[in-house]
Amino acid sequence: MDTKRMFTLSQVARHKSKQDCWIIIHGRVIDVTKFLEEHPGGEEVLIESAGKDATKEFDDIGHSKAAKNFLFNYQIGCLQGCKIQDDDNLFMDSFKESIKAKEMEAFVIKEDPKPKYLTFVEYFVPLLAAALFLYYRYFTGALQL
Ligand code: HEM
Repeated sequence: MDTKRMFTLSQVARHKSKQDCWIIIHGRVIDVTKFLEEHPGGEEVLIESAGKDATKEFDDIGHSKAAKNFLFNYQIGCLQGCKIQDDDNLFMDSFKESIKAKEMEAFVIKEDPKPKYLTFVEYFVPLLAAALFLYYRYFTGALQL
């Protein structure tokens, strides 16, 4: 499939029937004719947008990432004069952002909510109390004998 082919709006507008249905999404010209019956959202919505730019409608639905990547299978070209984001993935920006966020997370020094001395007191005090108790019992027991 030649995704570098350029189409004008009026060229795309000619393909607006169920037998020949093109739509534009994010500057990409998509031939959805073979996808009409498969579309989980129904063929009507695609036919309604046939020959037109359906970017807003597509985005408004909140399509999954899988759906977004699926779109590339049907791309036949680009809209003339449109700047296409990245080469192969129009959702690369959000992907890059999530990677960046993860990288930043690694640099954030997470503060321990508990001060170190509290951890020490937590374990040391009960141990000391137990040792003192045993010591006391040992001596009082020894004195009673
Ligand atoms: C080639 C373009 C398109 C592809 C590949 C595509 C793909 C999909 C997929 C895979 C789903 C299932 C849900 C998900 O994974 O997000 C879906 C649902 C849906 N799509 Fe599309 N879609 C396209 C274009 C459109 C357009 C242009 C519209 C609206 C005009 C639309 C409206 C819907 C609706 C209403 C649903 C149902 C959402 C739901 O049930 O929650 N789709 N689409």
